[in-house]
Amino acid sequence: MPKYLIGLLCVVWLQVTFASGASLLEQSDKLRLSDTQKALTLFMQIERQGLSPQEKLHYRYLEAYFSTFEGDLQRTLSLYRELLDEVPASSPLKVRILTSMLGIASYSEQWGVSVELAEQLDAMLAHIADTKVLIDAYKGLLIFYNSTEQARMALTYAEKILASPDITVEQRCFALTMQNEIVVRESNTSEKQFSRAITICEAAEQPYYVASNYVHLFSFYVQNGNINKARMIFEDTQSQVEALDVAFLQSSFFAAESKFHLAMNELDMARKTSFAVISLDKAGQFLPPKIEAYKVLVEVAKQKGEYERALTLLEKQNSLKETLHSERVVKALALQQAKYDLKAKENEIALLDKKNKLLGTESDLRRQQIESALLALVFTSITVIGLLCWTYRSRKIQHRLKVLATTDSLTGCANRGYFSDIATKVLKTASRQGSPVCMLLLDLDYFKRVNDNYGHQVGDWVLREVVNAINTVSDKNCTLGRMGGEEFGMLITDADVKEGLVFAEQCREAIEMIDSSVSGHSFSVSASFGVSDTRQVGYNLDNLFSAADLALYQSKKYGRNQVYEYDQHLYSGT
Ligand SMILES: Nc1nc2c(ncn2[C@@H]2O[C@H](COP(=O)(O)OP(=O)(O)OP(=O)(O)O)[C@@H](O)[C@H]2O)c(=O)[nH]1
Repeated sequence: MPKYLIGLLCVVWLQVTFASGASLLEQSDKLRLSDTQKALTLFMQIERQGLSPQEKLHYRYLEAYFSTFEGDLQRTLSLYRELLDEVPASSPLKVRILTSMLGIASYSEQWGVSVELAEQLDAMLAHIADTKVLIDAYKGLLIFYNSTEQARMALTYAEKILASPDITVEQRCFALTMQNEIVVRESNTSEKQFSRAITICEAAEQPYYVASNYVHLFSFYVQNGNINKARMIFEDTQSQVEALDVAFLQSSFFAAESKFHLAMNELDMARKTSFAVISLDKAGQFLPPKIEAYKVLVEVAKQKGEYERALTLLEKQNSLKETLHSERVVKALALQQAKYDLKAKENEIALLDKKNKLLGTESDLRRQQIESALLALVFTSITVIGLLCWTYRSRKIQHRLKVLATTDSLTGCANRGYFSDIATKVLKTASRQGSPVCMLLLDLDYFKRVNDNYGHQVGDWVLREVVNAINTVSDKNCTLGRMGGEEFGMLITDADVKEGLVFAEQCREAIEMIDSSVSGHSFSVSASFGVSDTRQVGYNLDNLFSAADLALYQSKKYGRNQVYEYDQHLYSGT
């Protein structure tokens, strides 16, 4: 293959590849109004996978736009609606989607939807910075107000477009054409306006709008009886309309043409074109031109002397006028209802917002209350726990202090002071009740030898073992106390000296049974006992103590390791 051919193929391939991306989107978008078929062909060549996320949204916008020509406007609207939810609020595409949706909703007479969309678009106007996007929004609102026959509002938006800076020739053409369409209806214009629109739309290469303005101008001339001027542009207008093959435009043109022929007394042509208007309106979409056509037919019949026919046609014309009138009333009512519904919806939303805010405030308040209650609970709990700890600790200290104050630390039995306190109380109670109390005193025998021979620690061990031995034989009526050194005292309630002697003997035997080998030494342990009771000396503690001490002295004196009772006769003389 020759080299130049390969190069040429590469260039073509590169162009196709390059054109299949974002640029195809742009070209298709630009051409969609002036050459829809070409725009669609370009759109079909786009590879969707290769597009960026932003371009994909643009692609979907064009996809929805081209779906308009398939005829299922509900589907087109739902495609736009899906896209609308995904496009960011700041994107210019949002306005374009709303504008397109508004056009479709207005065209298909969905007044509820179109009123809502128009409100949405209107609310966005103040926030649109991009002039091109702003003009798009104006266009959408202009179409809406024109299709709902709100001429004043529609004209306002047409003027806004025309007053915008950087307006393109296409946009100027559109705004002027719409303006002309409205003012022709309102019979309030001059031919200059149409000529200007035609010149601009020709420059903008917008054949539909050129033709549309030709039809408006032609109608204007006929309406104002300027037949010569109408004749001058007749052929041009006719060829423009024929080239486009748009039923709406044809209907408007034929209606004006029939009047034109009537004005020139060409009655058959007038009738023929009137029939053309009637046959174009199969679905009753073009009522105003159809009424005009019947008007011409009535006139033709009258001029031909066919009065009966003229009457029938007049009736038909009147019935069509009534239909148009009631259609307009229905439309106005539907619009009114749609506006009312929208306001009601907005009010409902505002009410819900207020309710939600109120609920939010209430729940905030409740949360704060719960938080405060929890805080108070935590604070109280900490205080209570602190108090409990403090009480427990102070009780423990008190108990420890009491133990220290009342107990002998070596043996664990009552110390002398505590023993005296208990003994005083016991004696007081017993004295009141007249019951006997017995006192025992015991002193270890030759205890010094234990200390001297085996050490002080062994001596301590012996003292603890003596207390253990006594505890094994004593009961709850007996209170044991260490009087000092190796001397112990015992107070027994509800017992006299006889019972005391028996108990002292049991204690003596228990002490004698102490096994010293546990200390690692071998020695014997014994104690001498002295016993007295309240029947002998009364309920005075000192007397009871002294009496027991005297008896103890007897035990020591007469051999140790034995029990002696107080003998009052023995001491009464001394
Ligand atoms: N290990 C020890 N010895 C103590 C304690 N209190 C006093 N002693 C000793 O007890 C001994 C008492 O000796 P003494 O008063 O001579 O009496 P004894 O040796 O038992 O002789 P008799 O009472 O006459 O049989 C002294 O050596 C004191 O040091 C103590 O808490 N521990």
